[in-house]
Amino acid sequence: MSTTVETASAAARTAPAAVIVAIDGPSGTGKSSTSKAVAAQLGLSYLDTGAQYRAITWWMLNNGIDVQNVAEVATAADKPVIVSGTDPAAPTITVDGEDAAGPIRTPEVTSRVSAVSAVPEVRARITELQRSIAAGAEVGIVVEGRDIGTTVLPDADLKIFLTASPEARAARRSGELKGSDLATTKEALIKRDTADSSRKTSPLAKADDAVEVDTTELTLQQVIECVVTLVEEKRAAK
Ligand SMILES: Nc1ncnc2c1ncn2[C@@H]1O[C@H](COP(=O)(O)OP(=O)(O)O)[C@@H](O)[C@H]1O
Ligand SMILES: Nc1ccn([C@@H]2O[C@H](COP(=O)(O)OP(=O)(O)O)[C@@H](O)[C@H]2O)c(=O)n1
Repeated sequence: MSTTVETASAAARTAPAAVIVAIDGPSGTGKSSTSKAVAAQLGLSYLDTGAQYRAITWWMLNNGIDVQNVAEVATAADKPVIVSGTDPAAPTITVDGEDAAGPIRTPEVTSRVSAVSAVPEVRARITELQRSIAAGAEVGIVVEGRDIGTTVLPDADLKIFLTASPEARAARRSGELKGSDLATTKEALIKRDTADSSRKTSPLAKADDAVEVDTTELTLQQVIECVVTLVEEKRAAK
């Protein structure tokens, strides 16, 4: 018995403490690409919180919920079972056991997700899920979203807030959506950012202690290197 206790405390002395990294910012700033690469490089878990809000929105649309009706959305908020896989090399998301990775990226879900994510009951439920996933990450986790540094994980070891000009963000998004018009993409992106930044409950915002990185003139590789360096500094100081 005493051997087990001694072994456990020796392990606690040598094992590095889990590192928690929060990466927030508007659409197209590079959160997902950066977070996945940083997590993979440093052996951390990865959580895409936008995918969870998209998943709950997809479930509402599939189940006849009027997503403009706040009361209806609030009542249904705890019904779908959402499970996120946190391997940065192959992140997954299921809703009631069904793979939702493809359907949550449709234009319909993209245009409805801000309305659903603004409902406090939805945020409370998804925030609780995010905190329990982060608490279970043994080595550490990179969590990306809009309110991670301000609300979900205010005690994160490192907070990054990514920005980029609307033009750069629209060009990046347009590159992903085949056949999409740049002006329309930019308009839709600004509309979603405005809705996300102006909602009452945990809006998109930079935490006071976040490091802001403007990615407009940076390559993705430069952003990844910058964040990896910042995480390594935090780890060394722990
Ligand atoms: N610094 C960058 N320079 C050029 N393209 C980038 C950069 N960062 C990300 N991208 C590209 O822009 C698109 C959107 O990036 P993504 O990581 O999905 O952004 P977000 O998660 O913030 O919406 C992707 O195609 C990605 O490869
Ligand atoms: N922490 C988060 C993450 C996303 N969201 C919502 O989910 C939507 C989709 O997030 P996303 O990260 O998939 O968006 P993009 O990758 O398309 O920029 C956002 O527009 C927000 O409405 C949120 O409210 N809080």
